[in-house]
Amino acid sequence: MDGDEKMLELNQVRKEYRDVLQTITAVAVDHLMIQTGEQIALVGPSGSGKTTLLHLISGLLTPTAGEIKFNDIVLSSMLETWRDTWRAKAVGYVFQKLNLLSSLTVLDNLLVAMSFANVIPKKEQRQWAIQLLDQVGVSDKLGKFPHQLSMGEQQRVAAARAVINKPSLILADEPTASLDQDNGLLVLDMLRRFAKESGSTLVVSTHDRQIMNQFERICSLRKQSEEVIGSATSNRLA
Ligand SMILES: Nc1ncnc2c1ncn2[C@@H]1O[C@H](COP(=O)(O)OP(=O)(O)OP(=O)(O)O)[C@@H](O)[C@H]1O
Repeated sequence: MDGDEKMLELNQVRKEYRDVLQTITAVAVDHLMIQTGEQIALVGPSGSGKTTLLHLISGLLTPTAGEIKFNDIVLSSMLETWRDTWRAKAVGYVFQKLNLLSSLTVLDNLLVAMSFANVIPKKEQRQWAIQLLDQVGVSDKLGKFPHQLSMGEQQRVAAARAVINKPSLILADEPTASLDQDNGLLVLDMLRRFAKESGSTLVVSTHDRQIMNQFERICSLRKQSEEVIGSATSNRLA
């Protein structure tokens, strides 16, 4: 892997939410470049746009203005179906709300994620899923449904699912929020180790100072911080 290779580039990116009374600028990023294999903590107070920014980077949302390039391809120029396929293969996402499929068991949540992406050979899928679930300490829950798990266990399953297709970009939105300190560090360690071993890029949003201190690069959505990449503002129109 070439460590100096540019993976993500954001230029003049804004995301606005409009309703009749107001326009909320959820994200305003002048410029942000992330290299292949970098590990970054994305920090900022509640409402500063961390989730929105992760959604933009994953192509789940498109910017109101500006462009986001992944390996020099502008995400918003992709057809939506291509973007979905690209996301399934290239991006692993630990969502803030986890988004585990409630009607599927833990094991099936991971198997379904693999069947969408079609990256891991079929005969290896079950063993690979169990191996990852073991790494985050939930391999005894294979046949359980998400509602039968604690929030922390669900969060660990979501982390395993995020890396199951060996993505080149891992996004994690507060992946340790429901975990006690030991389990939080276990999940973070799994994500970081996986990213390092596979040369993947990792972007983790967090409020937790202990978590952010583990990253060499911290991108802050607060204006007063060292690396300002944006800020949330609310413009009342009426
Ligand atoms: N679908 C939406 N419609 C309107 N406003 C939205 C929507 N989603 C987010 N916002 C607003 O955009 C801003 C950024 O929200 P976002 O969830 O990205 O922040 P955050 O930093 O992730 O917050 P938290 O740390 O609380 O999760 C907030 O002001 C929020 O109210």
